[in-house]
Order: sequence, then structure tokens, then C-alpha cells
Amino acid sequence: MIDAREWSRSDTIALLRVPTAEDDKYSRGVVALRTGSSAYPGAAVLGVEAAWRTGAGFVRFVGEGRAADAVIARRPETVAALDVGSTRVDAWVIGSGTNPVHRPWEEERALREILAGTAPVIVDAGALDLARTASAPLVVTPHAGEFARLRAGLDLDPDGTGDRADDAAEVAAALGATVLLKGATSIVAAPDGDVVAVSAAPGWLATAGAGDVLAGMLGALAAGNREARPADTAAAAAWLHGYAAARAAGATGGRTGHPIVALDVAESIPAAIEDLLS
Ligand SMILES: NC(=O)C1=CN([C@@H]2O[C@H](COP(=O)(O)OP(=O)(O)OC[C@H]3O[C@@H](n4cnc5c(N)ncnc54)[C@H](O)[C@@H]3O)[C@@H](O)[C@H]2O)[C@@H](O)CC1
Ligand SMILES: Nc1ncnc2c1ncn2[C@@H]1O[C@H](COP(=O)(O)OP(=O)(O)O)[C@@H](O)[C@H]1O
Repeated sequence: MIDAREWSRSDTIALLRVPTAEDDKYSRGVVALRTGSSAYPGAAVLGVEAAWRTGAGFVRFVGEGRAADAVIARRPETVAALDVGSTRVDAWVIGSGTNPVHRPWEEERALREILAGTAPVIVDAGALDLARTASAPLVVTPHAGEFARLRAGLDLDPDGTGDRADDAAEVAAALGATVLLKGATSIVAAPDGDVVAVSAAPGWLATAGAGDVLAGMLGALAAGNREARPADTAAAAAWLHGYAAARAAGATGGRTGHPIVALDVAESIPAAIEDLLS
């Protein structure tokens, strides 16, 4: 049984970067999201909002129709187009708000190209089935239901051993990728066998769209920390996500707090970062 180390507030602070006079919008990290669909346009909005709020210097959105319109209506700072061409991308986020059963072939081709690239890719929800085809550095972000499907796709027992750290480490080794297994305590397993546990979140965070916010945050942290280990970036994103949720819910300092929605978490990220940096 793997003994997962608990990820801490100070571990998270080490991954937060204050922009300097030498920075520009590109050096702060360019995130591109290919997320959302006409069925789930909100997931695209949540991820884009979270990426900006986590401190990305530039956020691109790839897509059209309802999702792109919703993204631009909420965040006009975002550059939306049908592809990124040869422009710089430091990290990708794919899959949130998509359903693999209804994936058009053009979408599949575009996702496979991203997964064959060199920029790190955060693979969520409806793109998880493509993770095993990737050569790019990956962080996969399944919840428990998606994790069981991911295991089945790798010819592993979907139920695993019941020990989440062991099971996540097995998937990380099989994929050669970092696994962020979400839950009340999230587990981050690196392909080298290192495993940490992240438990900063209040139960109020168990709300639809919270995972879409996490994916956008992780994209921004990965884009801004290109030298960091993907597992450290993933754990820092999960910790900050939980802390931003606790702050949004008023569940800090021993208080019980109150219900929140996923967008509240994204909106609370800047103040959460300020707390950590002060
Ligand atoms: N506003 C939006 O546009 C939203 C879009 N979303 C998108 O909706 C799509 C479907 O996501 P779902 O997660 O609902 O559906 P899934 O189809 O991935 O799985 C849901 C099924 O998995 C089971 N399950 C087991 N453990 C679970 C766990 N820990 N968390 C969640 N389900 C668990 C559930 O009982 C349920 O039957 C994804 O693309 C997702 O990104 C959701 O994020 C919700 C918000
Ligand atoms: N009981 C809980 N306590 C704290 N955080 C939770 C709890 N249950 C789920 N979470 C967190 O909430 C988020 C839910 O993400 P996910 O299941 O992907 O939702 P969605 O697909 O609707 O965005 C994850 O970050 C997970 O770690």
C-alpha cells in the first residue's frame, strides 16, 4: 500500500509566480482550451474563467457555436478561433463539457493532434478515452466514475483494489502520465511512482462544474510553470481549488460555510492567491 504524502499550503505557494517587470502576456503563460460543446457550453465558460483568474497571461479558446459565443460573452479578453494555427501554446485543456459518444471525426482528429504535440495537455471528462494514444506530457483529471472507465480502457480492473493511491499509481504507470483522481481528498500520482494527497476542499465543492473550473486552473498553472513537474502543478492546482472553494463558501477558520456554485470558486481564485502570497 502506497503512503501518500499530504500536499500543503506551502507546497502550493512554491508554484505561484508573481509577475515581474520582465514579464509580458506570453511569458506569464498561454493556455488554450478546446472544451465545451453545444450540449455543455457552460463547461467552456467555467474553464476559461478559471484559467484567467489563476493568472494566465493569454487564454485562447478553440471552438465555435454556442460554446464560443458563451465564452466571449462572459470573458471578451479570450481569443476564440477555430484553431490556434502556429501560435504559441504553453498548455492545453481538453475534454471538459464534451461527450466522446457524440464526438465528430474532425474533433477527434484535432484532439489527437493536440495529444501528439509537445505542450502539456490537461485531459478531462470526454477526452479521457484518448489519453492512451498521447505522446504529449499529460495530466488526466478523472472523477471516480471516469476513473473506472479509464481503468477499463487500459485493461485494468475498473474497481481497482479500493486503495485510491495504489489504483491511481497503477494508472499513472500504465499511461506514463500524471493522474489527478478527484474526490473529497484528491490523489495525484506521478508516473515515477510518487503519490500525494490533497485535502483542502470543503464538501460544498461537490457541485456540478467544479471539475471544469479545476481543469482551467491547472491549465493556467501548467502554462505559467513550464519547468515544474506536472505532478506538482496538478497538486498545487487541486489545493488552490479547494482553498478558493473554502473561501467562497465562507468555510475557513473553523466556520461551516454555505452553498456555492462552480463560478463562485473561479471568482474566488484571485483573493485566494493573494492570501497565499501575503
Ligand atoms: N455546466 C456544464 O456545462 C457542465 C458540464 N459538465 C460536463 O458534463 C459531462 C458529463 O459529466 P458527468 O460527470 O455528469 O457524467 P459522466 O457521464 O462522466 O458520469 C456520470 C456517471 O458516473 C457516476 N459517478 C460515479 N462516481 C462519480 C463521481 N465521483 N462524480 C461524478 N459521477 C460519478 C455517476 O453516478 C453517473 O452515473 C462532462 O463533459 C462534464 O465536463 C459537468 O461538468 C457539469 C457542468
Ligand atoms: N465531498 C467532496 N468534498 C470536497 N471536494 C469534493 C467532494 N466531492 C467532489 N469534490 C471535488 O469537486 C470537484 C468535482 O469535479 P467533477 O466531478 O469533475 O465535477 P464536474 O464534472 O461537474 O465539473 C473535484 O475537484 C472534486 O475533487
